[in-house]
Amino acid sequence: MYVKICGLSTPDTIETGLASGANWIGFVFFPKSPRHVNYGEAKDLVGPVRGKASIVALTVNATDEELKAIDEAINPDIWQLHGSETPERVAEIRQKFGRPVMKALAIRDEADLAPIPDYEAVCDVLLFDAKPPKDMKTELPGGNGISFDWRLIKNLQLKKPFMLSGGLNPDNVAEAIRLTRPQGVDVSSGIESSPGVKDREKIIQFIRAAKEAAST
Ligand SMILES: O=C(O)c1ccccc1NCC(=O)[C@H](O)[C@H](O)COP(=O)(O)O
Repeated sequence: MYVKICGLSTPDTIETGLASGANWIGFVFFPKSPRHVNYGEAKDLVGPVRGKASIVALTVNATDEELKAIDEAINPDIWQLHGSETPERVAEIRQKFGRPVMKALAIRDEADLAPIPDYEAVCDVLLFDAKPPKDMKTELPGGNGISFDWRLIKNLQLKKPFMLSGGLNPDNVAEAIRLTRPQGVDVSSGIESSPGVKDREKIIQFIRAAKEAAST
């Protein structure tokens, strides 16, 4: 079970994540997010992560210039594309930058599963996240702390590994793993005390709960 903790912006929370067994550490490059880090901040943060966990660069409909700047700043292990990138754009980024790509797909109901075949043909990992409800006011395509109905993906036959995300926390991650059997889980809000502020105790609890659930 891979555990990704996302939206880290301080050395101490990164240290806690690594010490607790986080496999992937995500940095958010999206100025509207409370978890956004600029290139210089990210560069200063990644040192301890390299070689201990995969460095994930999360972007939303980024241009080649933005991706190049991130690439030069932190040399990520994988891109997480969290916008409305088409399958063609996913393939292009993968080829141009020579790194694996995880594509986030927003799920609310059955119809949202339809694009999966087109994306799994071009990405390395799928990430299923919650599509915000129609009446929810948010400028964020992810990191909203809301879940989707996990039963929607329970019986999918996928060709690529997938990560489950959206509203996970230390209390519900075991049930989510039991139901969906993902290769990994991804969390942001559920390990925070307020938007953008990671909580070290919640990080420890989340990783422990996820790893325990995967081993039973
Ligand atoms: O976290 C953000 O602020 C964010 C902003 C824009 C696009 C994606 C974002 N986060 C994506 C993640 O990887 C989150 O871990 C995932 O959406 C789950 O978030 P949460 O429901 O808060 O655990």
